Amino acid sequence: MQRVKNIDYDEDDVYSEEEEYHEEPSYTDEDRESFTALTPVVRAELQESGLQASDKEIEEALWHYYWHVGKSVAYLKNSRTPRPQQPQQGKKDKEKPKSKFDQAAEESAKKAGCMIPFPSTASDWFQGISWSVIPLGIQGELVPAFAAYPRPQLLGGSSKLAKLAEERRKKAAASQAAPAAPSGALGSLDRLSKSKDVKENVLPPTMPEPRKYPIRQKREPTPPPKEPSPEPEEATEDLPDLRASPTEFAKTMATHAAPSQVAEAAETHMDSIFRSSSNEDPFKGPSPDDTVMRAQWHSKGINKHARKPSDGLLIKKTEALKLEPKIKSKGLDVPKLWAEGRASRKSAAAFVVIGHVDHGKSTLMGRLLLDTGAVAQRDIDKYAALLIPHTFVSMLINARRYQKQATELNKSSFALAWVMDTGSEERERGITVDIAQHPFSTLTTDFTVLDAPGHRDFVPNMLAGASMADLAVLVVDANQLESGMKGQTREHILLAKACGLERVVVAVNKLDATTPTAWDENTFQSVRSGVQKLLTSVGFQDPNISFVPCSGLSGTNVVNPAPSTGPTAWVASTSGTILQQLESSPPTSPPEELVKAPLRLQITDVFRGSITNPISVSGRLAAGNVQIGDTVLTQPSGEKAIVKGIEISAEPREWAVAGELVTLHLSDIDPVHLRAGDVLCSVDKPVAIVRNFVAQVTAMEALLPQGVDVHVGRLHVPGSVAALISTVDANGEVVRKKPRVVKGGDTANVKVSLQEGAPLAVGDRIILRSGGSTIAAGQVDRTGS
Ligand SMILES: Nc1nc2c(ncn2[C@@H]2O[C@H](COP(=O)(O)OP(=O)(O)OP(=O)(O)O)[C@@H](O)[C@H]2O)c(=O)[nH]1
Repeated sequence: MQRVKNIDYDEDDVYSEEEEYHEEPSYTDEDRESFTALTPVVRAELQESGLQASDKEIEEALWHYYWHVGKSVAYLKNSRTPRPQQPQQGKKDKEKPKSKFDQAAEESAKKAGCMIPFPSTASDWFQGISWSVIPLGIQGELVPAFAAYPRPQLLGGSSKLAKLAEERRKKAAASQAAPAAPSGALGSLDRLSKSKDVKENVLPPTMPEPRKYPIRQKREPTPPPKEPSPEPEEATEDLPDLRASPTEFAKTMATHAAPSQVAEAAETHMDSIFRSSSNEDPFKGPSPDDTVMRAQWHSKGINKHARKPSDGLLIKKTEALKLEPKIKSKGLDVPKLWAEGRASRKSAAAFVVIGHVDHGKSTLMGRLLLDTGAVAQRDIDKYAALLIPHTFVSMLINARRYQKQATELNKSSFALAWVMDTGSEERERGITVDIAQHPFSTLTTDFTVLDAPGHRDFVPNMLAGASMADLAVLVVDANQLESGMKGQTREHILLAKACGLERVVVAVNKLDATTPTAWDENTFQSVRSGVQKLLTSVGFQDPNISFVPCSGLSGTNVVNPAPSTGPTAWVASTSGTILQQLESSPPTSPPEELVKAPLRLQITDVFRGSITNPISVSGRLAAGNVQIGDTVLTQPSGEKAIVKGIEISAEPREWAVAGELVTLHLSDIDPVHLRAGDVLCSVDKPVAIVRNFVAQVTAMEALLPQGVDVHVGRLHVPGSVAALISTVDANGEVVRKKPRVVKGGDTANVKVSLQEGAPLAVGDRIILRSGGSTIAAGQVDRTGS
C-alpha cells in the first residue's frame, strides 16, 4: 500500500507560528480521523504476524510515516523482532578493557550531562542499518569526538519524508531551547529593543538554503507509462524492507564470513561486476545515451532500422563528432524576422499554476491537457492502471472527505495529476516537487503550463515558475478556503505579484464536492469574495482578476462548459471556462527594444541529453535574441558556449526572442560551468557579477538587518540585509532615513550583500526569504561590485 495525498492541512501546511513549535504533535481533527481509520488496519497487519502494539505506538508510527500504513507496520514489526546477535569472536574481545581515551571520552560525555550512551563499537554505531553486520575482523572502535547526540528513532521511508520528520523534530527542539518570544512584527520589534547586537547592525546567523541543483536527465513532458508494476512488497515481509538494499560493495564489506571468505566473496562480487556470468562483454548492447537517442529517433519517425551506435559504431561516431565543423551563425537579422512574422504568428502565453498544496493544481492541468488533446486518453488510462495499488488508502481518506465522490473517480483521481507530476518522488508522495512544464495549443494561442508545487517546502521552485510566466492560474479548493488562505494561497499570491505578474485567473475548484450539495453557488460566491479581497490587497487590479467555477477531476467548466441544466445551471452566468479565460488574456508580445537588447536568459534547468545534444539548458529569454551558431557567455563562470540547436515547445527553431521559453543545445562548454540559476548572456555586453546591491522592497513582516536568502527566479544565494537605508511612501519619497526596522507592509530602500557573486542587473525582481518564509520582495535599484 502507498500513502496517498493526505499531507495537506496538517501542521506543516496550515499552522500558526505558535502551533508550529510544540514538541508534542497536536493532532487536528483530520489527523484523528485518519488515526481512527488506519490504526485498526495497522493492528490487523501486526496481529497476522502475532504481534501487538498500543494505540499510541501505532499513532506515533503513522504520524512519522505520514499515514503510510506499510511503512508503519514494517517499523512496528521491526521494533518487535529481536535483532540477530553478533557472532562472538571470543571472550577476550568481549572483555577488552576500555582504552584511556575511551574512558576520558565517557567521563567528559557524563560531565556534559549526556544521557544517551555513545555507541562504543562499530556494530553499535551501525545498528539499525541494513548492512550493519560488520565482520569482526575489520571492526574498529569508535570514540566520541563530541557530546553524544540522539540516534534517529525511525529509519527508512523516502529521504524527503525523513527530512520533513527531522525538520519537525529540529523545530520542536529549537522551541524548547529558545524562550518563547512574541511572533511576527511585534516579536521582531521586541527583539530589536532588547538586542544591542541588532542596534549595532551585527547580523544574526542565517541558515541559507544551499544553492545546489543537480544536472538532470532530460525529462519527457509525458513519459508514456509501460506495464503496471506489481505492488510494492515492503508491507508484507516479516522483516521490513524500509532500507535500500546493500550495494555490491556493502555486501562485500558486511559479510559474516571469516577474512579469507571475505576476500573470496569480494573477488566473486567484483568478478560479477566486471565480468558478466556468461562472459559477455559488459559494454555490449545499447548505452543509456543510445537508448535515449533511439527513443528520440522513434518519436520523430526516423528509420527504426537505421544503424545503431552500439553496432560497433560508437568510436567512429565520437570521432565524427570531434571532427564536426564548428556550427556557424547564419547571421540572421532576428529582430527583423521577428517583426515581419508578428502579424501571422499565433499569440503565445506561459502561465504558472499556483495555490495551496492539494487544492487540485496538477489534476486541473492534467484535465486541461487531456481535453485540449495535448495528452492522449490512453496515457491517462495507463496512469490510472498504475495507480490501482493506491486505491485502498485513497478510498479511506477521500471517501471520508468527499462522501459523494464516486469510487470510480477515486480510482483514477491521480492519473490526471500524473500528467504533470512526472518525478518518482512526486508520484510516491502525491505532491508536486519541482516545476513541471507542458506546452499545448488552441486555435488562437500556444500555451505553456508551468505547474508549481503547492507545498511550502518547495516555494523556491514555485518562484522559478512564476518568474517565467505571463499570468497566473490560482487554484482554490472551494471546500478548503480557510486553510488555503492561511497557507500557500496567500504566500503564492504575494510571490506571483512580487515576480511581476499582473493577471490572475482564479479556478474555484472541486465544486463537485461541496456540501451539503455539489455545485453550491453560495460556496462559490464566498470563495470569490474572500480571494478577491486578498488579491486586491496585494495590488492585483480588479479588471485583471477573473473567477471560474470548475472541477478539474470531472472536467466541468475547464475546457467544456458546464451543463446548462441541473446543479450547474448557474455556472453559465459566470465568466466562461478556464480555457476561455486563458485565451481572452491580453496577448503578450515583447516590445521591440527588448528584442534588440543584449541577450539574457536565466537557466532554469540543465539537462544531459543524448550524444548529439550532450548538454542543453532551458529557461525564458528575458531580453534579446539568439540564433543557432551564436556564441554566448555563461555567468558567473565566465565560460563561453556555442548554441548548436534551439527548441521551443519541443519543435526545432533557428532563432528565438525575448519572452520565449526555450531549450538551447550547447557545445564547446564543460557542463560543470552550467548551473540552474546561472545566466547566459551576450559576450559583448555581459551581465555583471554582483555582491552588493540596493533594492526597493516591500516588507511582508518586520525587516531588520539580518541574514536572508536572496531569490531571483531560479537563483538563490545566501546573503544579508546589510543596512536599512530609508523607508519610502507610495511615490518613492523618503519618509524616514536609517530606520531601525521596516514594518510589515512598508516599503524601503535596503542594501543587500551576497555571500557569493551572482549575475544580477538593475530591475531584477528579488525575493528575500528567511527561515522558510518570505519576508520581503522588490526590485534591484543599483548594483555595486
Ligand atoms: N472532488 C475533487 N477532487 C479533486 C479535484 N481536483 C483534484 N482533486 C483531488 O485532490 C487531490 C490533490 O490533487 P492534486 O492535483 O495532486 O493537487 P495539487 O494542488 O497539484 O497538489 P500539489 O501539487 O502537491 O500542491 C487528489 O486526490 C485529486 O484527485 C476536483 O475537482 N474534485
